[in-house]
Amino acid sequence: ETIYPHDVAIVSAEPWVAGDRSAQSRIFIKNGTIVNDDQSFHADIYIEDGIIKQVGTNLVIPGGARTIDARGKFVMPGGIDTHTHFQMPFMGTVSADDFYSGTKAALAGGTTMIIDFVIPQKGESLLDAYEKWRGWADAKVCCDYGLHVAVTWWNDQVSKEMDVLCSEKGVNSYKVFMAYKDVFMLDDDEIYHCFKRCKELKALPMVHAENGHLIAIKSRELLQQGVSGPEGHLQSRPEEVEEEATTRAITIADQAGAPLYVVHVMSKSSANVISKARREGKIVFGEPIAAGLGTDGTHHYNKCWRHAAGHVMGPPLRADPTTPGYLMDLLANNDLQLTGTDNCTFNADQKAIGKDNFTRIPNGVNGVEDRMSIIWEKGVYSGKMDPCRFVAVTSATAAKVFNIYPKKGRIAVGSDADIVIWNGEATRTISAKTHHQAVDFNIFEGMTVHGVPEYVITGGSIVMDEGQLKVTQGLGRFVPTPVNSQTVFGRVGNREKSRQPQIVEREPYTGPVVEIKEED
Ligand SMILES: C[C@@H](CNC(N)=O)C(=O)O
Ligand SMILES: [Zn+2]
Ligand SMILES: [Zn+2]
Ligand SMILES: [Zn+2]
Repeated sequence: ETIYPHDVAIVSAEPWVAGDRSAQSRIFIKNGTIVNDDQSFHADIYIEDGIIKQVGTNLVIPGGARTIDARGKFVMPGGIDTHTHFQMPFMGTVSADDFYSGTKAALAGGTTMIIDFVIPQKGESLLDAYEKWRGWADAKVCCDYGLHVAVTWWNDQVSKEMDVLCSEKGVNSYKVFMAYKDVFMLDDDEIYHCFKRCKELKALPMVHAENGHLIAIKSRELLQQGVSGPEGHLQSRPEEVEEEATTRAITIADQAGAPLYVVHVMSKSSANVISKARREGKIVFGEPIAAGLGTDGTHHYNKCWRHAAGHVMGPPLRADPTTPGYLMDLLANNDLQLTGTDNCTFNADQKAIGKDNFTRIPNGVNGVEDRMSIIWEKGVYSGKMDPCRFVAVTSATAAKVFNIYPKKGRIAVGSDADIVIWNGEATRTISAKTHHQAVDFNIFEGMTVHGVPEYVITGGSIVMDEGQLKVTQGLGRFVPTPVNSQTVFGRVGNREKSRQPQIVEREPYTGPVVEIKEED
C-alpha cells in the first residue's frame, strides 16, 4: 500500500502504546470560532487526556500544553460517518478500503468516527458475525467506531440475538435490505417482525430501500436485450424502484409502531416520500450520502468502462443532474437529517468481475475522505446552509440518533476531544492520486472544493497537524451505542397510547348464515 510522503503512519510495535489513551497530551486551542449544531461563538478550548476540560475565554491552563492558534478558522466536532463498509466481503470479493486505510482517510477528511455494518450471511449467527467484525476492526482502526448489524434472515434465534447485541454488545441499530434478492433481502413479513422487535428493544430499524424483485427481473430482461455494461445497472433500478420500496418500508415501520432510518437516500422522489412521511408525523430519518450530494448518475453512460463501473452502487446515482442540489436543499431544510458515505470501494480489477455482466459489478463507491468537503462546498459555500447546520448534518445529529451525544458531536466540557479545525476558505482538488483511501478511483476526481481540515484531534492526539497526517493504527476504540435514543424514541411511547386497537362491545349477530361448501 502506498504511503504518501506527507502522511507518516506510526504503526506502533507495542500494542499498549497504540492503546494508551491516557495520552498526556495537553492541547490549547485559541482564537477559533467554535461551531456546534445549535450555536457558534468565539472561545478557547483546553484538552487533556482526550477530553475537553475547559471552554471559554481567559482560560488558566497548566504548563506544557501544545497551543494551536485557530484564528480565522472554525473549530467543530469531528465528523461522524454513519455508513461505511470497510473490508466488506461482498459479491465475490472484499471492499478495498479496510479498517486501517478507511479510518485514516476519514481522519484526513475531518471525520473522527465511523459507524460500519456487521453483515451476517443468511443463516449465520448475528453474534458470531459481530465478533468477527470486532476482530477485524479493533486491531486496525485509527479513529473511534461503532457498529450497526444487518438482519439478513429471520427466526426466533435472530430475535434473541438482537436482544444480546443491544444489552451486552453496544449495538442499537439494525439494517434490513429490501434489495439483493437471495443474498441479503428479507420479505415484507420478515421486515415487519424485525422492525417490531427493534421497537421492543428500543433499537433503530434501518433500511436499504429498493424493490429487489423488480431489480432481478429488470436485470435479466436488460441482459437478454444485450445491455451488459454499467448503464444496465442504472436502467435495472430506476428511481421509482427506490421510491416504491421507501414508501413500503415507511408503511411497514409505521404499522409496526417503529421509527425508521432510511440509509443512502439517492433520489428526489424517495427524498420526497420521506419528507411527506415526516410531515404526517411519522418518525422517519433520511440519510443522503456524499456520493448523491456531490455527483450524479450520468457517469454510467461514460465511454470508459472503468469510469462508468466506478460509479456503480445501489441505489444508483441518479442521471437527473438536478438530484445533488435537490438533496442538498432538503438536507439544509431538515427534510433529510444527517449524512454518511456508504463507503464501499472496489479497485478496477474488482469492478471488472462484472466486465461482461453489470449485475456482477461489485456495488459501492468512495466518500469517507471527501464527505465533509463535499458538503461544505455544495452546502455551506453555496449558501444553502450555515456552519451550525453543517455540524448538525455531519456530526451532531448522528450522535443524537445513535445515542452517543454529547460524548460525541459537540464541543463542550466533558465531551470527547474529537475536533477538526476547519479552513472554510481554503480549497483542495480531489483525486485518487492524492487521496488516502486504498482504492484506485475517486468519484469526485478533479473536483475543487472549499473547506479543508488543518488540524484533526482524536483519542488525545493531534492526528493531523498543519495538514500533516500522523495516524496510529489501533488508536481508535469501539464506541457502544446504547438503546433508547430520545431523539428516536422520545415520542414512541405516547404515540403508542393513541394507537391502541379498538374493541367494540355489541350484541351478537343472530340472523341466518349461508352453508359453506367444502372445496372439491
Ligand atoms: C452493500 C452496501 C454497499 N454497496 C452499495 N450501496 O452499493 C449497501 O447496499 O449499502
Ligand atoms: Zn445499502
Ligand atoms: Zn477512464
Ligand atoms: Zn451501505
